[in-house]
Amino acid sequence: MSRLRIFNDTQPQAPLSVHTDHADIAHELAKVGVRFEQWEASQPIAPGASQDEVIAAYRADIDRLMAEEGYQAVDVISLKPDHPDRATLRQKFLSEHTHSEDEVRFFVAGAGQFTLHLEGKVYDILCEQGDLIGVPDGTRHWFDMSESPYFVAIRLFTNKDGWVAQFTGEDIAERFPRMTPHATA
Ligand SMILES: CSCCC(=O)/C(O)=C/O
Ligand SMILES: [Fe+2]
Ligand code: NI
Repeated sequence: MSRLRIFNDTQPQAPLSVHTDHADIAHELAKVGVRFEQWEASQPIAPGASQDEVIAAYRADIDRLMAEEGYQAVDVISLKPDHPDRATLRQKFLSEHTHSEDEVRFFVAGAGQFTLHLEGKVYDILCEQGDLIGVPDGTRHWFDMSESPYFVAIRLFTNKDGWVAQFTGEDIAERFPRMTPHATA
């Protein structure tokens, strides 16, 4: 089940509100310019599937997004709990950073947790299969896949070079809840 928790950015102990209805989540996130939509994860894909398999299965959706929104590059992160580099991969996204382009991710399987830091609040979003999230460029955020990652996400980039991040050097991510391993992992 997808979930949004909103915190004051100085009070990680207790959320101000918790939302599990997709329309509520989309509504709360739209207020701060974040896109959150449900797409049909039409092709059954298991975490651990190769990038080529995932892109082939979702070619039509990817082509449509690329044509409509001008994305220049696409890749796939596909991880299951026995991945030998899971700890390093988890660490890569775990500190607060920004991108100079929108962060657009479509979860075709499993789950992952995005946490956004904006306007004095922290928005912790558990994304699940079928969720598409679009985080505006320049938004401070981090991402957790838990110690036992289980997800497949398609990433779309306007930058031809793919994933480039600017780390803020802030330690806020250490104070907010990490993702707990997902029930389906
Ligand atoms: C779910 S995609 C992997 C994370 C990523 O690309 C990113 O930039 C996280 O902030
Ligand atoms: Fe990011
Ligand atoms: Ni769930």
